[in-house]
Amino acid sequence: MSTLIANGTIVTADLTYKADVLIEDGQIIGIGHGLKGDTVLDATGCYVMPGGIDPHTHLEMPFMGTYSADDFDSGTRAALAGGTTMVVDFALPSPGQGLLDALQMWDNKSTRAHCDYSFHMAVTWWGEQVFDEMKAVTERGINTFKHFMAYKGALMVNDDELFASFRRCADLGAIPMVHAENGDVVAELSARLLAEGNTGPEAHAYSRPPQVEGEATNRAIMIADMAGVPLYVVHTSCEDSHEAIRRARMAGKRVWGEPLIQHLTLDEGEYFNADWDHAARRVMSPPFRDKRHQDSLWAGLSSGSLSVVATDHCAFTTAQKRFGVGNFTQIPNGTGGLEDRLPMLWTAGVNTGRITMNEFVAVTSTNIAKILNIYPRKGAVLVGADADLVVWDPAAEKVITAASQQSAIDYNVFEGKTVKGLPRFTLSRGHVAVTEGRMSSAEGHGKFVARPPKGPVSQALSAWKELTAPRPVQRSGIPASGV
Ligand SMILES: NC(=O)NCCC(=O)O
Ligand SMILES: [Zn+2]
Ligand SMILES: [Zn+2]
Repeated sequence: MSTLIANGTIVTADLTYKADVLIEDGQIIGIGHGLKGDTVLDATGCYVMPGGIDPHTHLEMPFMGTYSADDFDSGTRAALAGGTTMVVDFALPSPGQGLLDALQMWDNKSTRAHCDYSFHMAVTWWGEQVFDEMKAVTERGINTFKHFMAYKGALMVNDDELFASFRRCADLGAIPMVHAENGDVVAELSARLLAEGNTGPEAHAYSRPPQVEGEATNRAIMIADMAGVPLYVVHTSCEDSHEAIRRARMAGKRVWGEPLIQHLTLDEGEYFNADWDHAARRVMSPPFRDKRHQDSLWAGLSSGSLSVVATDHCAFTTAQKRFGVGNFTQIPNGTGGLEDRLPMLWTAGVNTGRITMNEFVAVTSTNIAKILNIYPRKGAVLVGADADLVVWDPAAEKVITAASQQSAIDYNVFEGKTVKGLPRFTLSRGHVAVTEGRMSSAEGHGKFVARPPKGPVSQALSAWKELTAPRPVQRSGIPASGV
């Protein structure tokens, strides 16, 4: 049974053109005119784009004494509803737990996925077992390892551990990722704020100023450079961190920055809302920033110094957020966004002229597929690629409400925002999962996507580092020792 997407305009990261797309057995088998299919999806007035890839989600993640509320069922439904056809979640070993053991836990959870998925592996402690198992993890198709420079006493790793793990990544052809905030400073600032009576959600923002992010980003970049490995900086929220990434890229270092849709469109004013619940629901790390930082992130997307837009979807209910009444450090950190990333970015980015449609595809899908070494199977509209596609109606509008969302939580941080630009159809490997907001996705349809190590950038950087590595000077005559 074949499916034809007819009468649309294909939009990829570098091209815009009118053509139909023919799909069979989950893959694109033809692009052109005059094609015939058993089922026809009408894309008149729409753009046919690679489905979104969200490189940063936390589904059913154990964190801060609870579990994030969206699992692989509700989370991947939310993804598809918003035009995202693949998520990359973080397998998170608890300190002392083996990587393969954690991977087994994430394998068990992800059987419910409605769309394709992959995992990053977190390095939350360091030892011989972690060193050894990183190889096995890579052989299982995971080529990215995440490090938390924050969450002191829980997930945080220190500089010696970072350096050791980054070097191991370099050997394996894997890419280290960092949550870049100076966890020691955050812990000190938090303790002082609490002692001074700053207990509300606004103190979360005070405890994590842009400097803690800028400092940690600079440090991670330099450590990666010394280890000879590329670096992916997650949730880049401010100019201080963006500036470090921009400067590194201009100096030839291989660094990617990932702003979130929340940081691009919501600002720190949210934390000063008189309603405690409103403010606490928006507590995440790093926190939302002011307009100057938002402008910097938008400029990074249009200039190319920032590479991808993610969500860091880590949703907690209001009841879970209330664990932190009286002590902001106990508010579970995280916000949702999976269903809203594409419509919000289109509305705030493409409709305003901040980014082009092609840049939209690049930062929501193609760049991510390239960095994660799954391009062009994912992130492309090409013959042979997986038919993970979104048929995007630029005229369709809605007001975002928690009442109509797929996410399991009881609010939405974008509540009340009008978005213009929505999926008419979302296809997951050829299966029509969404039609104008109506879900027809299937639990368990999603499959693990293996991502091989030694992608093009890793190969190029290791060749360069090898060529420029310290080596002894060959001398014809060596003088006798002066001793
Ligand atoms: N970002 C956040 O606040 N929660 C999720 C965990 C993380 O990415 O730091
Ligand atoms: Zn983080
Ligand atoms: Zn995260």
